[in-house]
Amino acid sequence: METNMPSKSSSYAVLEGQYTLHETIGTGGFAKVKLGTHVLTGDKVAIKIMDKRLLGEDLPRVKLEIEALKELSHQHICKLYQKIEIENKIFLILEYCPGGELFDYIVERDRLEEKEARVFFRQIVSAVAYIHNKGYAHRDLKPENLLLDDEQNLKLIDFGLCARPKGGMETHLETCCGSPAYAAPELISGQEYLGNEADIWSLGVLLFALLCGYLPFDDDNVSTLYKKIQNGEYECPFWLSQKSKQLLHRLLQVNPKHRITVTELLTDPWLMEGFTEPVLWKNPFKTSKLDEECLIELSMYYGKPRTVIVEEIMQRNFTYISATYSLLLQRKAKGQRIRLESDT
Ligand SMILES: COc1cc(O)cc(Nc2ccc(C(=O)Nc3ccccc3)c(OCCC[NH3+])c2)c1
Repeated sequence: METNMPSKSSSYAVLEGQYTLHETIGTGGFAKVKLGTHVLTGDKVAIKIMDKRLLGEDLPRVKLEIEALKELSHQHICKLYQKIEIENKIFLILEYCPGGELFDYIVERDRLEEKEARVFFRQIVSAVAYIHNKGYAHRDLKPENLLLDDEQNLKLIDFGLCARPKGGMETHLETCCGSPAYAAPELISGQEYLGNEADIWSLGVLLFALLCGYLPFDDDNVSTLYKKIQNGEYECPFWLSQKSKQLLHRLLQVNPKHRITVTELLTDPWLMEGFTEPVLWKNPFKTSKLDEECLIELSMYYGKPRTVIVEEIMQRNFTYISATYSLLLQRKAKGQRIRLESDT
């Protein structure tokens, strides 16, 4: 029977020569995530594949996420290397996070000791402070959306629900979103709410999950769950320290105006215990200067003048050349060689 639907492989033809596709490592909604290998460097990447026909009215959200990811460059946010869009498909080439989900990491250990929970929580606060400073809110902060890389560092993923309201952070976001157990009271009661205040509540639920291994507000019946969240009542187990209980109390304030702000959070006593520095949220590696060695390597490989390579990277079109530059830069930071597989 004659069909005009291209076979799977042909719609992946666009990746030919750039990435080798491997097994699927995640599926959800209208997207699937496959492992990939970046051909020129041999480095692993994650490739999120979306079918535009299935996305329907969610397509604008995907565009929003891509615009957000183009602006976000931070050591604890999963990096977008390249975007490939063809007639019916969008491919996002993303940073490889082989350590799996923070969710599974906690479950495997029942719960985390304060010391370990603090290291992770400082990384999460660093990422959230960074995106808030950029005028974004994530709106779906939960352990499933925090992956570990190959050095046990956390990477925030899935900005599919993130919002950057037109009028900055002041405008209220009506759309109810995220996962109920992590959702702020004002969000589930349908009131107008501020994205960054709702993120702070979710950080409270996250911190509780790290330290306790279960959720502060939980119930099989959703409306009972909502009542518990709106009452803001939760039990602290005996093993929690006074300082951690104090921080949870400041994060899980039902009234968003009484909730701790992300700026206060950076120097919270529990977060500072054992540390001399407040949580740093700026990207320390962010330089306007491009790395000469990587630029020369690309210029030699493509036989294009250095200025043309610089132009392509600075245009922020997230092409194969800029993806290769990012991967070379990461290899250099890890002390790996930055030779490109020339076909000679
Ligand atoms: C900004 O980062 C994003 C945005 C987004 O919309 C989706 C994702 N999803 C990702 C990214 C990377 C991985 C990954 O590297 N996983 C992995 C690699 C090796 C072994 C095991 C897992 C990813 O995994 C999805 C399955 C995780 N349970 C999703 C990032």
